[in-house]
Amino acid sequence: MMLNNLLKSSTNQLVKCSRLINTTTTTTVVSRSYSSAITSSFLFSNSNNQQFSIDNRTFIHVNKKTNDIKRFGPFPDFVKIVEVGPRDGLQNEKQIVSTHDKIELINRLANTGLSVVESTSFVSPKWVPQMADCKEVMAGIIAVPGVSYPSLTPNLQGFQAALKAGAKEVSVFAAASETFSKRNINATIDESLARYKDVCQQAKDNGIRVRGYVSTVLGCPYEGRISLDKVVEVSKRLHDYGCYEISLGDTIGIGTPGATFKMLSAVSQEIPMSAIAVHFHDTYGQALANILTALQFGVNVVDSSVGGLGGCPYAKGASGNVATEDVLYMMKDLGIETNVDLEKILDISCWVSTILHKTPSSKVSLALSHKSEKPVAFQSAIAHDQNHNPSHATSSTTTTHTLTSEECLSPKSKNNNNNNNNTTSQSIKHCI
Ligand SMILES: CC(C)(COP(=O)([O-])OP(=O)([O-])OC[C@H]1O[C@@H](n2cnc3c(N)ncnc32)[C@H](O)[C@@H]1OP(=O)([O-])[O-])[C@@H](O)C(=O)NCCC(=O)NCCSC(=O)C[C@@](C)(O)CC(=O)[O-]
Repeated sequence: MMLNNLLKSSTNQLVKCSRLINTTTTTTVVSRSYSSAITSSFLFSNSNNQQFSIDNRTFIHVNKKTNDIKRFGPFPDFVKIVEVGPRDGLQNEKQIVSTHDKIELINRLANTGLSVVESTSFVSPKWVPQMADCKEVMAGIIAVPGVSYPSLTPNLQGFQAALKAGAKEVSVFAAASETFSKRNINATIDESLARYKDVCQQAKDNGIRVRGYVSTVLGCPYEGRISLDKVVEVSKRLHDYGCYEISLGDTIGIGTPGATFKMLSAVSQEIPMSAIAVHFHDTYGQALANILTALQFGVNVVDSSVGGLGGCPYAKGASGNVATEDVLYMMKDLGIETNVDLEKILDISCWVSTILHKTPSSKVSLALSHKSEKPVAFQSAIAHDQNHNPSHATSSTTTTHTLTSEECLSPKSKNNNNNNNNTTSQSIKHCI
């Protein structure tokens, strides 16, 4: 595309763009900072090419010889991160995590700038034993103003229980695959939608917000490819029932950017972009690429899980959700504001990995832990624990050896004790 043609376009971005072309004559080096503020623009040029970004929404490259232009973006200014670690992240853990640690995880996440921390599920404990303490978890949350703590409700029974537990927001979860729907919630798609219609009605009557999930939008562990028509139909019905947001789930992490683009093209015909969220698992390592595609498509709500925890008990082979820290790292570089503190998320990722005796699947966590000389995450976990449980202070201060975060993250440092009753300090003791 020629520059002149592009500049004839009437978008604001290109008006700004032409101003920059006129004023940029010398080399200016790109400056990418990791501050949380959005910089208004940054420029880069060299003797052959001129590259510039007019703001943090669109990157543009102009080849001065040919006038060819390459665009990257636009990206949203702000993306809402929906943290699903305490629910989607933990639901697949075989070893029961203590209620104390679940509450600790939620409360820590709610103090990172996140506005949504999905906290638990009011589902049958026979189906998902890890979520059996949903009422206790809800009761233990220290609510941070401005933070929403939705929980999953598969039917009216779950909704009523969530309401009683003080929920202000719930999520219903349908699927685009019949087989997955039967395996996950023991209902056909139509049966589940009928239940969700009732849940949405009761939620409306009680002033409760409802978020809707559609699982298997890019593939099913039992049926393989899923018709986009079905994805659109289920999404639209949930939206029509009153779900304020529809989270499109690549439950088994099989999707690619091409498939993501096609799926969003179809769904956005029927649902406003502002009501679409994406939910990627990272089984095939495509999650970040898929998110990048979704952002360019106009999506500005992304689900993720601290440490990349996660998986669905009824989607065999599916790996964890995309890691919150990996998403934040990418967004910061694109100048996208999230309001979420990456450092705090990294600390929590490290802490929860210790609790679960796991190495985080987050590439960013791993990369930064290898660089770190001091186990910052673990020290802050200790400080937090001492503040909240003074009785733990003595044991924490009688430290004879401090492991690095690398050592803490290494499988060798696993604590093999059954820690059903563990507390934060017990979980980190083997690291100090
Ligand atoms: C939906 C049911 C309950 C149907 O299960 P069912 O067996 O058909 O239920 P039922 O209505 O026949 O009742 C059987 C028993 O369950 C109880 N029951 C009934 N409802 C509830 C409830 N709400 N809470 C607690 N207990 C409940 C009910 O009281 C009864 O108890 P009993 O008399 O035998 O003692 C079950 O299939 C279930 O709980 N499924 C949940 C599965 C689940 O949580 N899967 C993971 C979440 S979905 C997901 O991961 C995808 C997502 C959202 O992350 C996005 C993505 O990645 O794609």
